[in-house]
Amino acid sequence: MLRVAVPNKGALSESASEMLDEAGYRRRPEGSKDLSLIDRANDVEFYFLRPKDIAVYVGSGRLDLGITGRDLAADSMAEVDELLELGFGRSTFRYAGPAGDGWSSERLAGARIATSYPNIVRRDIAARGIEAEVIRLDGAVEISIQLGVADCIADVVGSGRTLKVHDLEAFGDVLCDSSGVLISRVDADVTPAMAQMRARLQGVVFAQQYMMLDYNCPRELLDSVSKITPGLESPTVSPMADPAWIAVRSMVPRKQVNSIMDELAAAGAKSIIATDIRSCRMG
Ligand SMILES: Nc1ncnc2c1ncn2[C@@H]1O[C@H](COP(=O)(O)OP(=O)(O)OP(=O)(O)O)[C@@H](O)[C@H]1O
Ligand SMILES: O=P(O)(O)OC[C@H]1O[C@H](OP(=O)(O)OP(=O)(O)O)[C@H](O)[C@@H]1O
Ligand SMILES: [Mg+2]
Repeated sequence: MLRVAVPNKGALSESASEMLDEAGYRRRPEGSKDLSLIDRANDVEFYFLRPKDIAVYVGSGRLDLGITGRDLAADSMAEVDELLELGFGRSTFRYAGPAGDGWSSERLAGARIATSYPNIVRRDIAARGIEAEVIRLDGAVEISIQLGVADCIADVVGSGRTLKVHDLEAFGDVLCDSSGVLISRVDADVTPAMAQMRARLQGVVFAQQYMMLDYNCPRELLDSVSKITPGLESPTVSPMADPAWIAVRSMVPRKQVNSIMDELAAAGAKSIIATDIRSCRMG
């Protein structure tokens, strides 16, 4: 049976469970505190673990796959490989100091740096060839400067709202560009069961990035509308009862769907309909 770790709380847990549900796996009932769940139909056992611990279990080989954050996996120092980027839980991991204090990476030498990700910070400091004191905190790191235990922080930045609220500003290079990821033990043989879960999740990730567009247009516009919606290989073109018209179907990147619809309408397309894709297998 495939053994898979899923975040049991925190920023990744809801999205990870939703994505697995969308990929056809059994979901833990709402409010359940069970730490494991067997999905007999798919021959998978899920373990609901703290997101920080997931790379440790997977890296030790006790569990086959896990969903965690790239930054958490990096900080755990566990021996894991990323099989797939899942697209949720996007964040950057950055240094930040009091706004207007003129912080820069050069000032890190000798500073007290508060963080929940001490290994990422230690590695960065070592790479810079400087020494600094790393203060390990469990969370709410943004308040630590105000409370006098640190000079600056290194923390997860999502929208940037938490930094702003605490009158902090990010400085220096991004230490980690993070996202939810599917991980396995480093150099693990990808078994057919692991490959199937990766393919199903890949299908959902891909489906979330694209939409399906359907529209009608006069046949003589085919060349020009095909340039606007080239699709992955080529748009699907179907005849209509009126021989002067065709129906066109094509996948388009979700982020561009509105501008593409504007362009199609301006080119003379009619009845343009955008629909969600739930899952797919590409290639
Ligand atoms: N505001 C956010 N926006 C985007 N991603 C985030 C955000 N906060 C955390 N993450 C990501 O979620 C992952 C784990 O953070 P999370 O907050 O779930 O764990 P935690 O801090 O250990 O748990 P908790 O906050 O419940 O103690 C990391 O990969 C992190 O980059
Ligand atoms: O840039 P933002 O969108 O404001 O998000 C960033 C904040 O979100 C996370 O905190 P979380 O809520 O997990 O609390 P924690 O610090 O106690 O982990 C993270 O640690 C930052 O503090
Ligand atoms: Mg957190």
